[in-house]
This record gives sequence, C-alpha cells and structure tokens, in this order.
Amino acid sequence: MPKLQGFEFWSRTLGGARHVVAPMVDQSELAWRLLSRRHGAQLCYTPMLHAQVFVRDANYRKENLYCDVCPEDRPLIVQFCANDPEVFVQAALLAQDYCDAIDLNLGCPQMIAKRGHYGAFLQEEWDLLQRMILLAHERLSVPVTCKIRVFPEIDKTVRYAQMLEKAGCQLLTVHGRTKEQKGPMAGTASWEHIKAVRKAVGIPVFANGNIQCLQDVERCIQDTGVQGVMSAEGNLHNPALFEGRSPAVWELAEEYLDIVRQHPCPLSYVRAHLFKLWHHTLQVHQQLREELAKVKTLEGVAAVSQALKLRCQEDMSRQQEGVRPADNLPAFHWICQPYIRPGPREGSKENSGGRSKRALEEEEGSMEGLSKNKLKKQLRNPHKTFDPSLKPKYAKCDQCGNPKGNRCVFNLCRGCCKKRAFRETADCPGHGLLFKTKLEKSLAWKGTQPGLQEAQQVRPVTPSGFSEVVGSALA
Ligand SMILES: Cc1cc2nc3c(=O)[nH]c(=O)nc-3n(C[C@H](O)[C@H](O)[C@H](O)COP(=O)(O)O)c2cc1C
Repeated sequence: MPKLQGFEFWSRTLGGARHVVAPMVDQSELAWRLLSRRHGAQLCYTPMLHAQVFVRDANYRKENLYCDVCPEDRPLIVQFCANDPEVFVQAALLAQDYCDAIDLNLGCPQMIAKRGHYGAFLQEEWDLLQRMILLAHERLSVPVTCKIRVFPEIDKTVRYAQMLEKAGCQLLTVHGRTKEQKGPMAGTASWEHIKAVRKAVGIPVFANGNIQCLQDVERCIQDTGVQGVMSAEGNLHNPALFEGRSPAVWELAEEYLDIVRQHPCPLSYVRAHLFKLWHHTLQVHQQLREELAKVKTLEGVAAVSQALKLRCQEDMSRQQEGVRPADNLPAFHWICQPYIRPGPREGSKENSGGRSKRALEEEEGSMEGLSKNKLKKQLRNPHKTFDPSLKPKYAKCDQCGNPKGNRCVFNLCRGCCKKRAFRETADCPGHGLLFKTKLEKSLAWKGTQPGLQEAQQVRPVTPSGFSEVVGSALA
C-alpha cells in the first residue's frame, strides 16, 4: 500500500486525532500513554529517543521500544533527536515497524541538546534539516513528522514550516514558544505564530503550549485552525484533561500504578509522575512528599498512595461548605488540576517555602543565597563552590558527542568505549573494561589444560573468537 501523506495520513492512520499526548523524556512511557489513552488521548508520542544510541545499542532499542509493544498503544509516533541524515534514517528504519510515524525533535531547548547539537539548536540549519527530512521521506515506509519551536518573527516561523513541508514533512507540531522560552522564562505560547503556520502549509498541524483543560483545547482549535492539540505539563497534572474531567488525585494514581504493575517502568518515572499528579496535595502534606522521595519499591509507592488517599479523604470530610480552595487554586488540592509554573521573580507560597527541586535548580544561576540542599552540602564540604563558571565542563566523546568518561583511555563515552575495547580486545581501566586482561587470563588457563591446547592450535583465537570467552561481559 502506498504511504499515506499529509491530511490523508492524519485522518486515516491517526484517526483524525485531536487530543495528543506530547513526547516527554522519562514521562511519556508506555504505562502513562495507556493511562492517558483510557482518558481521552487519541494519539501519543514516545519520549525522545537518541537516534545514534538507538542504532548502535540493541538493549536501548529493546528497553525503549521493542519491549513496549502493546496493541492498545496505537496510533503511536516515535520521536528521535538526530543531526545526521544517515543516522536518523537508520534509527527510523529500525523503529518504523513499531509505530505509525517517525518524528524529528526540533524543539528541545535544554543544555543537553545544545551540547549534543540537536533539537531547537538545529533551528538555523535549514540545509541539514532539508536533507534529513528528504532522506527520511524517501526511505521510510511510514511518514516523517517534525516538532518545532517558533522563531520570534512570525514570517520566519512560517518560512521554516514551509521549508520542512517542502522537504517531505507530513505533519507539523508547533510549540508556540521560542528556544529561549524555557524554565522560569517559559511564559505563554504564541497561538498567533501557530495560526500563521497553519494558514501557510498544506499539511496537518498540531498546536502545543498553554493547554491546561478541555476548554483550552476547543479554544485553541477555534483560534488557530489546527487539526489537533498536544499537551505535556497539562497532561502530567491531569491525565483526564482530554475527557474534560478533573478526578481525585488518588484515583488516577491508583489506576496508573495498576498499569505499571502490568507494564513496568523505572521507579524514577513513577515517582516523577506522582510528584506532578499530587503536586498540590504534597504542598499540604509535606511528610508524604518526603516519603515518596524515599521509597524504593513500587509497593512502597502504593503504600504512600494509600496514605495520601486517606489524608485527602479526611480533608474532604472536614471541608466546610462555602469555603474556597486555598492559594487561589481553581479546585481543592485533592482534585487533579493544572499547575501554573511561577515566573522568574513571581512571589508565591512556593517561592517562600517547599519549592520543587526543579524550580530550585532552574533558578540556581540567579540566586544570591544558596538553597537548603546546597547549604547542607557546603556544611559537609566547606571548600565546595557552586559558582557555575567553575563547574568542570563536560568533555565530549570523540564518536557520539555524549559526555566522555573522565579516565577513558580512548576519550570515549562508556557505550562507544565498550564497543571499541571489545573490537580491539583492549582494556580501559577508566571504564572498568578488561577485555585484554580477561583474554590473557583465559589463554593462560587454557594453556594449563592439555586437552584444550590441541583445540587451540586448530582454532586460533581472534577478537571474534574472543567473543565466546567474554561474550557475557557484553550482555
Ligand atoms: C517532563 C517533560 C519532558 C519532555 N520531553 C520532551 C521530549 O522528549 N521531546 C519533545 O519534543 N518535547 C519534550 N518536552 C516538551 C513538551 O513536549 C512540550 O513541547 C512542552 O512541555 C510544552 O507543552 P505544554 O505547555 O503542554 O507543557 C518535555 C516536556 C516535559 C514537561
């Protein structure tokens, strides 16, 4: 069957999806996607996957895609970050049988994307992007799509979108914030930019940014004319957003934990989800926040969830009629609701007390005083300095651009070093890889075994023969 394109792809393959769960590193994992789909999401994206790692590392492919196959988890778009046409296409070819389209991340504004040269840091490299999209469009059996951030100028954003469309992009998600609008500087997304793109291209467009409830979805579609709306933070705080419901926070937590039992994921993902889902409740019941941070098992998390449910139910039963929710919240803390991130200097209860780790980290650079955690660290080590300019700079792996191991003899990251050391039967003590030493030991041992010596002469040991000896070291 010929590959469907543009609007036909959106309406037939994606079922005309309007309610879309965003790609979210460590957060749009299978269990969360299934929860969101049960509550109105019609299309989900995987978290961003690193194309180069996906190509070279079979375990990464298994852990991040192949083991997460589930018939209810469709339609699904797999997102990659990449900056090389061949690598992008190789990764996409390995993923295309497990999804309905491949998305290129052109929106990540984080430092890690700057260092790895991907995401929004490719925004100015139109020639490279054209080549990446064109090659993917030609070689893949599924459509290629892009998720972009806007430029400050509407006309440049429009030309950018048109360039991607011309190269073969079949669906565009426009996050209406610029690369600089992140963390405490995120502000609001510009639907004006999104509307202008929608008018100027002939492919379906999803809007992203400022979506906190179902009314926002309807308003955004009306104002901008887009085909669908994507939500990240709104979905994390209320996965029933697309149903237009705001359930009790423990209800969705319990349902999510049940799904995680069937489709396990790292505990760090689960914890991060619950911190968001319970954001407002944990402001009130700080003890539970600490317990959640400390638990080490899924059953431990379930126990915290049970305790939180009881506390919330007590709070509900004590609630007097006519009393409004505290802190100008739209609903009481036990109801799933949006979290509006405070601006850079905005005064709020959060700014005076138990703020999130992330909020503290984001302001790190601009704070004159030190956070509680940093003060504690300084007490333990009086010579510790928190001046960002004195932080050691990450040196890059010569091969893939990830941070290299400090003591690596090859100047590579662990993954690349392991491959090279294996190929060359070498040691890298910095990474604890001892292929050469193990081979020598194994040969010495074989030398002491009379029966084996004979076999040795018939079959000389080469690096590939070596794999039989230490194959398990690579598992
Ligand atoms: C926890 C988290 C992880 C994210 N990871 C990704 C990602 O992997 N790929 C991507 O394109 N955007 C990622 N984003 C950005 C979102 O997809 C989205 O563009 C952004 O949050 C704006 O949407 P919102 O206003 O609905 O939050 C992430 C956002 C969050 C909150």
